[in-house]
Amino acid sequence: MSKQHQGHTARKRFGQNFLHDPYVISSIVDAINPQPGENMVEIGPGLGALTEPVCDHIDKLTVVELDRDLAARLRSHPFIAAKLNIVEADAMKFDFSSLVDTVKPLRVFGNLPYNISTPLLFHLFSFAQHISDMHFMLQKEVVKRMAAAPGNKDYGRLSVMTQYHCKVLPVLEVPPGAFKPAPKVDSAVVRLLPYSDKPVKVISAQRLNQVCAQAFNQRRKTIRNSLKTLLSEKQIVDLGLNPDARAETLSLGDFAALADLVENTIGG
Ligand SMILES: C[S@@+](CC[C@H](N)C(=O)[O-])C[C@H]1O[C@@H](n2cnc3c(N)ncnc32)[C@H](O)[C@@H]1O
Repeated sequence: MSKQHQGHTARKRFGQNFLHDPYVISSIVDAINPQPGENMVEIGPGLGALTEPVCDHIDKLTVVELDRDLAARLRSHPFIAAKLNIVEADAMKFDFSSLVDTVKPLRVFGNLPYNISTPLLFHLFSFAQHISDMHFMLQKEVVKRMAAAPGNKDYGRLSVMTQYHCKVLPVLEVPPGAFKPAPKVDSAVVRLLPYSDKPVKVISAQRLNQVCAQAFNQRRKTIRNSLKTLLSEKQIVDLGLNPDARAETLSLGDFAALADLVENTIGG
């Protein structure tokens, strides 16, 4: 399988799988629906498969690219260079709030490097209050996990934390052949709409994450066991939850109640 695309050798360590299917590309750009004047940022523009058609609609686009060769290519791009604010940086460490303009919230999109997608999503959630929407290409399995409901085998920490921050709308499925080189897995595009007024609130999102991590780390155990270092059986019963329940059966609201109880019991 060729790792060469447009004269660039794909780097596996940067999760490089370049989109080349015109139908898939235009479907994604339609889903993003860029409008003039919006404050848009693309993560991992690569060779510009999404960057170029998005720039047909807008005058200014921030792109965050870690690969210095690709950033250099974009700097000398014949058509769109003048529209780009090129940030050569690791998106996992980048402070997205630095791009916020008081009037216009951020719109974020990208065909994300799959090797870092989950930690990158968590990093982005920490800026959710500055973001109006996100469109990401991810492994189909990751999108299924983000959208999963309690009781589903895909339901886990990523489901609870994504759904705490955002409304999750799967947009389209994409086969491996749409990329060069083709990844080994199916892909999917998801639309994430961060809540300005969250339907389920917690005192501390970090505590919610900790409780989910601990409960799902031992997902076959009852919460009486998996959470015993945080809460007593009586505290779980007093919340109205069954201590014999397993993490995969609890709703976001249940996890929020557990997290707030831990926060109030042992504090920050
Ligand atoms: C799956 S490719 C997508 C490229 C292009 N957007 C496309 O659709 O063809 C992922 C892109 O993210 C870049 N990348 C990888 N890790 C990154 C990171 N930590 N921060 C920013 N960009 C990163 C890669 O160099 C690559 O350009």
